[in-house]
Amino acid sequence: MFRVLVTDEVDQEGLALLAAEPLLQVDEVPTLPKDELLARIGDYDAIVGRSATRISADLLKAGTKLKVVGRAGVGIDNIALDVATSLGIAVINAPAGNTVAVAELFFGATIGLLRQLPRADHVMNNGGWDRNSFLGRELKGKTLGIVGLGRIGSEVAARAHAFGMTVVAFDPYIADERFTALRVRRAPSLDALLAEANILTLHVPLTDETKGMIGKRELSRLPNRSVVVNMARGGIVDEPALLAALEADQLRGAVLDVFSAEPLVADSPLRKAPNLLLLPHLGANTVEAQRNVSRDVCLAVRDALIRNDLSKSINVAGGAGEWGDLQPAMMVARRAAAVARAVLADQGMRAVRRVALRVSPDLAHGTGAILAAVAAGVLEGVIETDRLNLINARALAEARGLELSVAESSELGARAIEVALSGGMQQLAVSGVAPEGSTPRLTQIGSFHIDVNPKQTLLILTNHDVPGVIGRVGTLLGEQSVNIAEYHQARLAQGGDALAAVSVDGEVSETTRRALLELPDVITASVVHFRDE
Ligand SMILES: NC(=O)C1=CN([C@@H]2O[C@H](COP(=O)(O)OP(=O)(O)OC[C@H]3O[C@@H](n4cnc5c(N)ncnc54)[C@H](O)[C@@H]3O)[C@@H](O)[C@H]2O)C=CC1
Ligand SMILES: O=C(O)C(=O)COP(=O)(O)O
Repeated sequence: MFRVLVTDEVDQEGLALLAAEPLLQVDEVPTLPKDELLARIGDYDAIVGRSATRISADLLKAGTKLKVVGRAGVGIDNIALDVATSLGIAVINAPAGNTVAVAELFFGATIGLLRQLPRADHVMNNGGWDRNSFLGRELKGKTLGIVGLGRIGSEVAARAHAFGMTVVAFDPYIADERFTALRVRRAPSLDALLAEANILTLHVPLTDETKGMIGKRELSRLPNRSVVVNMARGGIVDEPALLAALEADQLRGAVLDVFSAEPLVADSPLRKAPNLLLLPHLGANTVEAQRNVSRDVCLAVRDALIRNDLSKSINVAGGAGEWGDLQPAMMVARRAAAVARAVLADQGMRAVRRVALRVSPDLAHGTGAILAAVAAGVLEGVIETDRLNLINARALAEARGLELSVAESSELGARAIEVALSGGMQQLAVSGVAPEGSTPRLTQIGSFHIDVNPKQTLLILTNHDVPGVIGRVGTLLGEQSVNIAEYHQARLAQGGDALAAVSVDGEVSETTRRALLELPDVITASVVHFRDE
């Protein structure tokens, strides 16, 4: 049974999907004060919320059972993502469901500002009838400058064409082809965009790069009497600088839907600023958007908890495609890494420095997830953490100074992986395959070709290629009540060294391993217990 805490008014449709699962118990609470949340979080396996709840480092650390943080929306700037990753907690958002809601609000609010609709309504509510004070401006023929041509920026651009606007955008992370497809002119720099934007709108996440991106200097570069719209995040537009530009009548007006501190304090000077349309973070507040994001995040949280499907987790990088399809490759990669680490350790090389993963092109879509599995395989049984998982494995490995790399290689056969571990002068590569519809296998350890299904426990022996070794090993394991599932013997040349990969049921004790080493002609014996069974 997993317990899920839901806060911040998440739409009921998604919550009903969680509640319908017998394995999930859902508790819904209003947005809680920090102390109260801290006191309760320890009981929960997952928390689902929106922007109002700060998922701080303290909260994540207090959530000793936490496995998943769900965000019913896009922005994750309220979540301490690095801390979640290092603790192995999946962070899942709902990136696409509220795009249209924000794009539509942009036009609603901008036209509202340009035609002074809130003020006209206010006059009407007070019994007045004033047509002369409300001479507005049109969108047609104006230049719209979009910062951030992602999901929302693109939807804004598409609609802006219908209004007859010239659309220019600045987004250094988007390819030229996308600009062309959207019929948007690319601004080479933010300054170039600012120089011509009659209406400037921001659709970027809050990051170190975007914080304070529009300040006094940038506002002064806009054409005189432009409009600034921030529906992205508070702090991207510097609030005191915006206030000063409005008061100086340098800007025609501005729309703010987001603030550096939310809720906006009652006595904020922004509330009295001229020509400023203020909204209480309404971008995603439509019935449709809330239903979409709630469904999306709840399904992903459910699958993460119940099926260990982490494909929607922001902090499992690169797991695109079907998670189920990648699972066998991840399993074989993790076990190949565990085998390589154990064999190298028994050869006296414990300090692995480099981990190089190669995958066949048909697995290239899953390199991030497969690399995470490899990192987990290298670390399991070596580091003391009951929270080692696919989310934190890469970060934990890198924190120990391991260099991880991944490459696609067409030299490998279908659905094949190779994990090479090295340190000092030693290196060992272990390969495997995860064929569609049949059992994943390990196919090579160093130069030895094998063919074994790595299940429960794998025993890897090296021995002199002389008669009788297999019999002696079999007898010894039988005496110790260890049942052999598969025994694969490989050799490079007759009479040289040989390697045996023995898949056994249950555990092989250290006493048994030592007894194997005592047998004539056995050179090394490594035991790998797969911990992800
Ligand atoms: N007011 C509201 O209720 C809502 C606000 N948002 C905000 O809108 C933001 C954007 O949402 P989406 O379009 O869905 O995200 P997205 O990830 O699809 O698009 C963001 C774009 O910003 C670009 N970008 C990042 N750093 C940049 C920089 N320094 N300069 C120029 N471009 C940069 C990226 O390349 C990307 O194309 C979210 O991060 C969130 O903060 C989102 C939904 C609702
Ligand atoms: O999705 C986003 O990033 C938003 O800003 C929407 O926030 P909300 O869920 O309405 O608190």
